[in-house]
Amino acid sequence: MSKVVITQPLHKDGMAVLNAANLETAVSNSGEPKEYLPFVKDADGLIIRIGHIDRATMEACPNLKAIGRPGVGVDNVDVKAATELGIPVVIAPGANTRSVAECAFAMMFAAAKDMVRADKELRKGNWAMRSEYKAYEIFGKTLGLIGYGHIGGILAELCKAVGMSIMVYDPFVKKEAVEEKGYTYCETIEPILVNADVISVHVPLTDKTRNLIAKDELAKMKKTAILINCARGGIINEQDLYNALKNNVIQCAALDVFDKEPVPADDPLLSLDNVIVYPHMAGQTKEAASNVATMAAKGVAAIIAGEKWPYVCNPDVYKHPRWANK
Ligand SMILES: NC(=O)c1ccc[n+]([C@@H]2O[C@H](COP(=O)([O-])OP(=O)(O)OC[C@H]3O[C@@H](n4cnc5c(N)ncnc54)[C@H](O)[C@@H]3O)[C@@H](O)[C@H]2O)c1
Ligand SMILES: O=C(O)[C@H](O)[C@H](O)COP(=O)(O)O
Repeated sequence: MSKVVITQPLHKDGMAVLNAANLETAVSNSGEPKEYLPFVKDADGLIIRIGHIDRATMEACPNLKAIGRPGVGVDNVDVKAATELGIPVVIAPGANTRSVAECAFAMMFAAAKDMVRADKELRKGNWAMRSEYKAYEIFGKTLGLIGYGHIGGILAELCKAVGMSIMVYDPFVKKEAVEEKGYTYCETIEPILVNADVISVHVPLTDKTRNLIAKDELAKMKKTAILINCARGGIINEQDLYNALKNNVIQCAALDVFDKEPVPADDPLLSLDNVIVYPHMAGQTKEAASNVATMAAKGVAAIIAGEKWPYVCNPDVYKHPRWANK
């Protein structure tokens, strides 16, 4: 019987797929290689949530045929090593798109209405502060999207529907595709930094996007800007963001993701009242949790059965000799 290890409990719909495929399952309850290695060293598949997998761990698992990500980001997987070893990395494109876009949309409104701060103050009995908050209308404002893929595309539609103008920076999409929607295509990030009222980041974390927004970029933003990150910690430099928020260089940030997760309780960002924080749960709706788990489980099961599953982030893997006769 083939075996699949899951680093943290997976939604029951994903488990049902693995069970229906007659796969033995085990949950390691840790995403740290040294802790999950005893579970995975004889396994055929690994479904990794929080945590990471490196080359050494893959090499220590001679039967490993598939790595599954119940999600989109693969910054926690050594994809190059997996490809060189002939291991497809299954992803779930589109499966949590709507949920993440809605989360960024909700964060934008919460920030624009200063809702979290007002909620906290009111609970302390502070009614009088109602005239001091920095609430503003979203209608007529400009959204700057950094990354115009699945999530960026849906967020643009939601924001257009409430009367916003949309600016897009994504060098990998065609200008015409952006302009035909009535959005402004930006060749560089600069016009977004300077002109957008709300900036929302939807790019993967890579060597090129790490620190994409740091001190200099923050300094160019409007004093009233709202900065949203539902993508990955590390894309916005956290120390520089802390300084910018502390000194009111921008108005507010809303963060679903952090450099270190779980975020330590003494993280300086948590001491600020102009940041809205969320525990990496933009994609944790009941719909998305089911979708991503089902997609990841289907892909891992298919690959273990010898099928070339299409939803992998490393399609070149199928050129590996392991796949020669399939
Ligand atoms: N918070 C969450 O729960 C959650 C859930 C899903 C995805 N995510 C993160 O959000 C990211 C985006 O998800 P998606 O589904 O929209 O992915 P996607 O692949 O559909 O879109 C990513 C877009 O980023 C663009 N891009 C890549 N590098 C860029 C760069 N240097 N500058 C500008 N644009 C660049 C790509 O061209 C692409 O259009 C994922 O990589 C993942 O890390 C987070
Ligand atoms: O990249 C994504 O799709 C999500 O951020 C990610 O997959 C969330 O993963 P979780 O830790 O909930 O498994």
